[in-house]
Amino acid sequence: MKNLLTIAGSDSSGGAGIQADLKTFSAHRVFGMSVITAVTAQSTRGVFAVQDIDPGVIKKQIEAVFEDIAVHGIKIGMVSQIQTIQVIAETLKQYPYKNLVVDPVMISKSGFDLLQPEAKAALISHLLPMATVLTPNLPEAEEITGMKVQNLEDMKKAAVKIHSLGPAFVLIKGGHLQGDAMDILYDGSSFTTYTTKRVATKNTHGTGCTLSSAIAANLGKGESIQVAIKHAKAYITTAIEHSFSIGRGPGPVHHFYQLYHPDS
Ligand SMILES: Nc1ncnc2c1ncn2[C@@H]1O[C@H](COP(=O)(O)OP(=O)(O)O)[C@@H](O)[C@H]1O
Ligand SMILES: Cc1ncc(COP(=O)(O)O)c(N)n1
Repeated sequence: MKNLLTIAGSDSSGGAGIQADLKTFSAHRVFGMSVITAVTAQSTRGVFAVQDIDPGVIKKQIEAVFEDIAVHGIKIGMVSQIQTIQVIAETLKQYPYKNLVVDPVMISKSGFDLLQPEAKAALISHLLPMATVLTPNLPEAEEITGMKVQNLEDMKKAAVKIHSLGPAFVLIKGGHLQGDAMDILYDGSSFTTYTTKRVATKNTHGTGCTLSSAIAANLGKGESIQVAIKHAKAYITTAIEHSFSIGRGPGPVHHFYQLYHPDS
């Protein structure tokens, strides 16, 4: 069994954050574990409150897991504030962690700041250099680089710039583009493009969380970066195709491994 850890925020509506990550891990048949950084009161319609978890308790959660259990891959999502970022970076460095996927979550699709604006610099300086793969969406790539990122050319330029900040691989997600859903991977020398047809749906709550957890799960199972992302892209696309409406806002995606691995 491979053991995967998510370090992220809780979404009470179950579509994003820790809940999406654990569902994704289960669907990939890996054992999911969680370090909760913040609790959000959230629905498909918005985020109504955030309670940050005490940094000392975040540290204890990470230590409790690593002191006892082999961790084959990690996904980091919502990190909320400077102290949270600092304690995660410091504590992970106590261990020989590997396969670290960092999703630099900043603003929810509903427009709420999941990362306090003053914590952006800490995220860039502390967590980016630790990442095996960093997975910004277009607005996050703009925040990290300070440049406009609106088309394929911009995505390539931004990927090179972000790569220079330390992550081994950069995957810029094009979910916010028009037309095909195109993501671009940069490994420091060349680009790989992952393209699928855009699914016509408003139910994309938690797509970024799901993709990054699927990549971590696949890396934890020993897949190469390119293959891990190819399979994760297939997983998120199928999950979006089977997404559904619960509540009045953008609904969640559907987590079933069998949807794209019917024989397994
Ligand atoms: N409507 C869609 N149809 C197909 N794929 C999509 C759609 N929206 C997003 N994706 C894909 O879902 C993944 C998450 O992307 P994105 O929505 O940009 O991230 P985030 O949730 O961080 O904003 C990417 O692989 C992206 O290409
Ligand atoms: C706790 C938490 N973590 C991450 C997201 C981002 O997901 P999305 O970009 O789909 O709003 C979220 N809404 N809530």
